[in-house]
Amino acid sequence: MSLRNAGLSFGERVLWEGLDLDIHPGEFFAVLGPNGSGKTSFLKVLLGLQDLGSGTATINGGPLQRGNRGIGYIPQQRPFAADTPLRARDLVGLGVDGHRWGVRLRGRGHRDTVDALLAEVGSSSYADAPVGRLSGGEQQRLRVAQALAAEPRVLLCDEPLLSLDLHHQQAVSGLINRQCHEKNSAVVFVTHEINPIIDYVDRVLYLAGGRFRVGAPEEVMTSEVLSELYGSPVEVLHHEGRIIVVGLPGTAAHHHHPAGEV
Ligand SMILES: Nc1ncnc2c1ncn2[C@@H]1O[C@H](COP(=O)(O)OP(=O)(O)OP(=O)(O)O)[C@@H](O)[C@H]1O
Repeated sequence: MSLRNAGLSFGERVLWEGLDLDIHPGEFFAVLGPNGSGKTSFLKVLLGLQDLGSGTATINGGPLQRGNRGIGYIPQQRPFAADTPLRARDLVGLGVDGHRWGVRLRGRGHRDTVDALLAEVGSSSYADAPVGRLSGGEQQRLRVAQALAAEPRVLLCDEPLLSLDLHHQQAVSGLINRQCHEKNSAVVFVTHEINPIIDYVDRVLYLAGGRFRVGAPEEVMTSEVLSELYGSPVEVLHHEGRIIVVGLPGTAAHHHHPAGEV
């Protein structure tokens, strides 16, 4: 995926401008930033759901289009309605064969694939439960399994670890990492918290206050870079492989810097 001189604004509000970026197969690309900095909007551009204000976005040299089967998406969590007429295994099954039209041949192979995916995300025990009755974290694990089912070449994840306990955060981030580094998919992973994925991330896009910075985590997650992005002193501490950011302003929405890369 490539962005060239990409910009996105809503009214007076500049989310980013002048973004040049190539995201490659097998790359784990994290998108960080405070509420409202434009992380979800960035994913929507890659999904073909949001037009850029300026510049271009392409995939394999062609335009980004909605409904591209090569792109998997784990949306920001929204609970299913209590009466959703799907069982857990049906939801995952849609990821396996949802793209095929006509008569669906759902034999043993289909069931085995779904069972394996359910096991990978720790959902076997509620495979036959109606999705609307499951907890937020249980539903989220099913969305992850559904997205992985299609073995997407590009996997876009919008805070997929939200509402998961530590054990399932590790399991799910490990699965997404495998899709990336073993199966050579490009992963774009929106998150507020880099630590659960710190061992996997190749590059970071940090958005804040209309500015951005792209680079390896050790280049971007520094006191100097974050202080410059936020326009106020921010301290980045390293402790036992974790990154602790101290002094973040409540929200970047109040900052009005000229847009662009710092
Ligand atoms: N279609 C739209 N029209 C107008 N404003 C929009 C539109 N989509 C997003 N915005 C605004 O753009 C800003 C960025 O939104 P976005 O959802 O991309 O932020 P985010 O970084 O994902 O935030 P969060 O961390 O809270 O999920 C917000 O202020 C939002 O209100």
